[in-house]
Amino acid sequence: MKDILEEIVARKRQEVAALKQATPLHELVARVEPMLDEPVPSMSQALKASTTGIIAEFKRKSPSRGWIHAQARVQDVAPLYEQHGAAALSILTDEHYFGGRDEYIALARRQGVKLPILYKNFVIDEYQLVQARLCGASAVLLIAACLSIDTCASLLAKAHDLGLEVLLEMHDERDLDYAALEPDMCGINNRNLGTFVTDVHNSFAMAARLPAQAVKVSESGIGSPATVRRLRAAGYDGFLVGEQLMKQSNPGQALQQFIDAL
Ligand SMILES: O=P(O)(O)OC[C@@H](O)[C@@H](O)c1c[nH]c2ccccc12
Repeated sequence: MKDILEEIVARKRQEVAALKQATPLHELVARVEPMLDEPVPSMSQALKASTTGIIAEFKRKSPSRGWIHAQARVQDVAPLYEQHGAAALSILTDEHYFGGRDEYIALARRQGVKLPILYKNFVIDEYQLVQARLCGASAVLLIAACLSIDTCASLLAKAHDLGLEVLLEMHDERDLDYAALEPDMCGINNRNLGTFVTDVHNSFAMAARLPAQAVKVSESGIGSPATVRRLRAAGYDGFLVGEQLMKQSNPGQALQQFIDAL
């Protein structure tokens, strides 16, 4: 079986090339420049300050699950996530595999959402960083498994130039070198993006291998408040929860129940 991450990244390269053809980078940069003085809410600080640490995700579908919640509207869900105690939001913007769009972040902002928002995509090119800033994101995900360490370092610096923070996603010990880049937040993905095998124990195994001072985020497969409590005890500051909320008919209300039980 072809590794799904490889397939996603190959397609992403084509998508970005087509976008650049339609609107060259310098045009996008000209659009973002007037915005660069506007303050961006800090996701790392929000996680440190939050009592819940929950990063509530808006994800309508995924390659591992297919459609999770096709009808969900970000205009409805994002304000409820904020109201019900999320520390930050994560919004999928990849369309083909995850049913997302950049516009979903813009729509959340238009509904008045003030929380930090993570631009959740497979970022391989600075073009996407500018897109992230333009739609109202506060932070971007960079995935160690799809970037060389040099490319990752360069994207991290460019994200900072745009006022964006970086959540650097690692999965296993082969990725740990990337933590030396000192991202704003270190994520441990419990899901192997090549095989989709998801196991929260991965976060427990990796916790002690991350730099002590790093803001630590556990990602994927978090299904219960009890798991969050155990992850917090293991040193995590943030907990990225998608499917568990999105598979409910009312994800915002599901978050409230989840947080009440923390
Ligand atoms: O739906 P879950 O199992 O709660 O997982 C959320 C989030 O961690 C997951 O969506 C994710 C983690 N890293 C990614 C990279 C790309 C796309 C999606 C992801």
